[in-house]
Amino acid sequence: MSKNNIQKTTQWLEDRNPNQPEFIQAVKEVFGDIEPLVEADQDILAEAVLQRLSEPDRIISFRVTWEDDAGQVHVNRGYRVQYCGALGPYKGGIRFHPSVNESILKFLGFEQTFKNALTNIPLGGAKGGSDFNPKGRSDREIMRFCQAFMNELYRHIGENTDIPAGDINVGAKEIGYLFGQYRRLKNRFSGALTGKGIEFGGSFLRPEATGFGLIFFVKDMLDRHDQALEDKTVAISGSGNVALHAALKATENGARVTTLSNSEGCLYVEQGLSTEAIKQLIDTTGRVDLASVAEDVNGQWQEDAKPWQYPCDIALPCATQNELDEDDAKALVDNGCQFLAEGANMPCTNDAVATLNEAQIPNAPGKASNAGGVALSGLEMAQNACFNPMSYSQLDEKLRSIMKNVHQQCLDEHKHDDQWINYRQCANRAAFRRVAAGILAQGTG
Ligand SMILES: NC(=O)C1=CN([C@@H]2O[C@H](COP(=O)(O)OP(=O)(O)OC[C@H]3O[C@@H](n4cnc5c(N)ncnc54)[C@H](O)[C@@H]3O)[C@@H](O)[C@H]2O)C=CC1
Ligand SMILES: O=C(O)CCC(=O)C(=O)O
Repeated sequence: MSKNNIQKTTQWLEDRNPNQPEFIQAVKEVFGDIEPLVEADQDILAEAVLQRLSEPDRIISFRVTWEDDAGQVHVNRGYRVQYCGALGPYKGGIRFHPSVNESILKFLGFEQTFKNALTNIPLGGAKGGSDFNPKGRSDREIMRFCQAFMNELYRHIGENTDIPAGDINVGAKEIGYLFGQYRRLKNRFSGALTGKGIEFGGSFLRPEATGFGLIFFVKDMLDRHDQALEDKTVAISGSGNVALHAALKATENGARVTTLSNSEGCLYVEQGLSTEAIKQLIDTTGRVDLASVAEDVNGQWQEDAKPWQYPCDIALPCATQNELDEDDAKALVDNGCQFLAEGANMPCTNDAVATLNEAQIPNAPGKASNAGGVALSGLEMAQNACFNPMSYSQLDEKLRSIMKNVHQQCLDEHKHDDQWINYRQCANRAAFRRVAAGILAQGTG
């Protein structure tokens, strides 16, 4: 009965969202996993919870007009998708990338809603961004773009309404520019953004939190299989905030991180990157140029290559959506990979996930394994709200405990005796229980 209804709702979703493949992919994955929960609770269908979760609360779309260094005027499109506010104020990052469109931001907002539910912090889900490409732009141009973007966004956010943070191409520098403009326009100082500089309401550990949290989660996955991170070979994609902090924490735990990458190719370091080399990459201002550091780190730069072709025990995709496809998953299986955890949001295609599942490789979805970033953002909000900063070690302890709890929620959903655990299905079910309960308790309207 419910299978039929899920199929009908999926068809309804596809009909309503033509040309939104990423959004449909994200929603279908969850729908595919929650059938027994829908079966067990009549209200979910009667109260149209699946349909309500398939339509964002609100999509704000706006023009961003800004001037480059030569005085030329440019127009970009800005968005904020306030996806679901049932569990708390809207919360999620901002992405600047030419690929940004409604489908991508809706999938990210949907994923964020489920991820935030798993943190147990009262947060709704949102995502925003622009098709602006910061590549090759000067600092002043980026500042003017951020200010122009905030000239519209400021109306829609606030510390109790919607609290944006960073995502791809939006780091501490961009958050500083966005926050400065927000403060000027509102004439008040409040924690309406997270990822701020430590001098103006930011939190210790926020820059590290997503990558570090990912490794805490991986350690728990390994622990459940009576294994440890020490001496494991780890392949990581990307070379941004998440990838580099995951690489650092993995290396500090005795693992050998052999790859980093970008959209042009892959850096392979057979003996593993040293912590010093990773720290230097983290300290690099601007974009990390992997090709030019290959020689310094005794590695090889391989144009057009991906990390997944190299042997590894653990794969951590930390770059972008759908970066790891079926062939990549097959290569990982053939090369002896034993675990995968997503640092990026939805980096594995559905076919890649099917391949990993078939090979019974535990694979953790980003909504569980990368939840450390938004969790630390939640802690930044808490510190802002009570004007009482926490120390690095207090936050580190809290982050570890939140990630442990996210992992435990997955284990709690694993209802049979098999050793192999379907982390994706378990995370989807645990998050859905919470989001659906919030929606149902608050009635219609
Ligand atoms: N920053 C955060 O706190 C969080 C980020 N994420 C997700 O993690 C992923 C990475 O985000 P950040 O590290 O923050 O961004 P970032 O802007 O710091 O780094 C992105 C990296 O991905 C690389 N990249 C982009 N497209 C690629 C491709 N097609 N192939 C290989 N590499 C590619 C870029 O070269 C860059 O190194 C995204 O999926 C983001 O949504 C998830 C949770 C929190
Ligand atoms: O810290 C946040 O609010 C958002 C982080 C984020 O964008 C994500 O978890 O994908």
